[in-house]
Amino acid sequence: MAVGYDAFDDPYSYKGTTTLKNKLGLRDASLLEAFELEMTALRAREPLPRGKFDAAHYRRTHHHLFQDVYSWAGKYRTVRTAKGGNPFCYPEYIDSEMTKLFATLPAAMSATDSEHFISEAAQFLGELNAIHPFREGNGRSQLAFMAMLGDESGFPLDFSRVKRRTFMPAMIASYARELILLRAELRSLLR
Ligand SMILES: Nc1ncnc2c1ncn2[C@@H]1O[C@H](COP(=O)(O)OP(=O)(O)OP(=O)(O)O)[C@@H](O)[C@H]1O
Repeated sequence: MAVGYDAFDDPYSYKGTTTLKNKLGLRDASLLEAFELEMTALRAREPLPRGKFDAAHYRRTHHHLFQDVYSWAGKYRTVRTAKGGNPFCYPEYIDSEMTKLFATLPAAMSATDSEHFISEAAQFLGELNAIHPFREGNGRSQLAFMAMLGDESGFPLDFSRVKRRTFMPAMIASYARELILLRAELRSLLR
């Protein structure tokens, strides 16, 4: 939220604004931000959707968190987006890139030591961020999903300890395939 998208020709926003069309019809960006925060925090406290740790499971996770706010919750975006000048996957390739990426997850889930898990998890999270499948809500979906992945793999991660000041630069570095910082961040969250 804090870092806005560079979106192009955006049908997701009310005409002439950068406020995303939303279920309440809020046109004020700060009101929408507050509503979004509140609802996603409430939904995050409920049990998250169970699944096979595939792309459909990830879409259900986003839907769960954002179902009260956006009609397109759980649906891949149809527009190009970027952050800080970093373009994310073009919409026409999102579906196939997600399927390819999630096919690599068994490597993380079968890790037998924490360092192997951290290495696979950082690689996966960096790629997932580079795809950035949703118009909004990628960061929150990433963390919710990674928490489930850690639990399922036997290496639980405590995302309540995330420090945005260091986590965000680690995510940005991962976009350039530099994973040292992100590995250190994830390692520091191991329970
Ligand atoms: N310049 C950048 N390059 C690559 N990734 C970035 C950049 N800036 C932010 N990100 C990542 O984008 C994700 C946030 O995406 P998005 O804004 O869709 O999610 P959100 O859930 O709405 O926001 P937040 O994660 O801030 O709560 C985070 O993982 C963040 O680290």
